[in-house]
Amino acid sequence: MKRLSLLGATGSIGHSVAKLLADAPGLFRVEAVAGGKDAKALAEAAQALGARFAALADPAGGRALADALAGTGIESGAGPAAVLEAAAREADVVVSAIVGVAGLAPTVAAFAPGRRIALANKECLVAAGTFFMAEAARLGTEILPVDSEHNAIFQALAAGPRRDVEKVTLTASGGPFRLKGREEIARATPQDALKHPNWSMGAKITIDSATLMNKGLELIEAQHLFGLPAERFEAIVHPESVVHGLVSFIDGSVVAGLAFPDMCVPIAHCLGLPDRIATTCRRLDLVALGRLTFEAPDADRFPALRLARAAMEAGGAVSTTLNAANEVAVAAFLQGRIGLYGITDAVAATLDRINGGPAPASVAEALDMDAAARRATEALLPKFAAKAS
Ligand SMILES: NC(=O)C1=CN([C@@H]2O[C@H](COP(=O)(O)OP(=O)(O)OC[C@H]3O[C@@H](n4cnc5c(N)ncnc54)[C@H](OP(=O)(O)O)[C@@H]3O)[C@@H](O)[C@H]2O)C=CC1
Ligand SMILES: CC(=O)[C@@H](O)[C@H](O)COP(=O)(O)O
Ligand SMILES: [Mn+2]
Repeated sequence: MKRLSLLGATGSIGHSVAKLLADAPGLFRVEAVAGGKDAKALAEAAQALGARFAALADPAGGRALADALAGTGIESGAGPAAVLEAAAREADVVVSAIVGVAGLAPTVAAFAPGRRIALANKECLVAAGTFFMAEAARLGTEILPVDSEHNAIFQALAAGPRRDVEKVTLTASGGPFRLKGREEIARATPQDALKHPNWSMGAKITIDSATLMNKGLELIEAQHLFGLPAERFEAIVHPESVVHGLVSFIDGSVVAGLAFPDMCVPIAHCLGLPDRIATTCRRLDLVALGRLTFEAPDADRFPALRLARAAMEAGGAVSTTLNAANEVAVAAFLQGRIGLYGITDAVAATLDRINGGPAPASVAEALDMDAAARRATEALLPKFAAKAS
């Protein structure tokens, strides 16, 4: 039985992992779980999964967590050091599903020789991808992509040598505003933007999908994961979210990864490799679906894609700044402080203000740069407040 730790156990990916583990009894024993603030939900997850250790990032929730786990035999801890401890405990596989750059230090703390990281958290690659991938390689840690597009591409890449890859294509659903005009998008409320057409996910990534920043972050994520030049990656809109990623080879062959849009599928692939786990994940029925459609993304209505592409091409620390600014701006949008276009406006203004410089060479450097960018974005937000609807 393999030992598994789950960082971000109370979130959307955390729930999908729990569902999969229930589907595949006897394959994994859960060592540690970690969460952010919700002590009650974390205690429930720890008990449901039979974890040995539960760690909450928020020190204020430590007592509530310990009380909820009293008598269960599950150890608990609170504060950032407890989350790092959960990440570093003996395990064969660690699922990285904390949202945002908050996942960077715990994920790197989980690196160990022979260990597998099933990586859902994309922000750690956007903020510090060069260091992250080099450090994983140095320590002999395997990084497997959980993100649906990257998982499909990872599987498609096995069809030919990396040097013969002409193009890697990520698909985007287009989000809830795919068919809306600029004025309507500008007036969108958090409630409107949280209605993803195909996926049920946490709030941050759902807003990123609405601005298409998610696809921009994913282009950068893909470049770090697959190590190909920036110009070989493209994003296209595919409203059905059935074809997740495609790899085009120099002989004209295109290998695509398809699945019903449910994170159960890529999670099962990452946890099962080199075998396949038999799951009850919903199956794809192409005849029932009837047709698959594709279109070019509209960079005028969705400027985030252009910003992220420019950050990817610039390299260095630009994407560290982009990620931090986006996290601050998404939170401000969810609080009603700025409008949807305020997110990309605030990111662009932050990128104008902060020089790129070299890519962070450690977690500490990445978090310092992240903090500086956050301060800059916060200071700029009032400029965009008037645009909130
Ligand atoms: N949801 C999806 O389908 C997909 C998600 N991803 C990526 O996976 C990651 C997780 O997404 P998702 O599950 O949707 O997000 P959620 O918001 O649903 O869950 C986030 C999780 O992170 C925890 N958390 C937040 N801050 C901290 C912290 N400082 N320390 C420890 N834990 C923390 C939360 O705990 P608490 O509940 O206490 O706040 C929660 O368990 C993101 O990076 C996202 O981009 C990628 C592809 C698909
Ligand atoms: C499930 C997953 O991988 C998400 O990243 C998803 O792709 C988001 O949908 P969008 O394609 O709308 O960004
Ligand atoms: Mn994705």
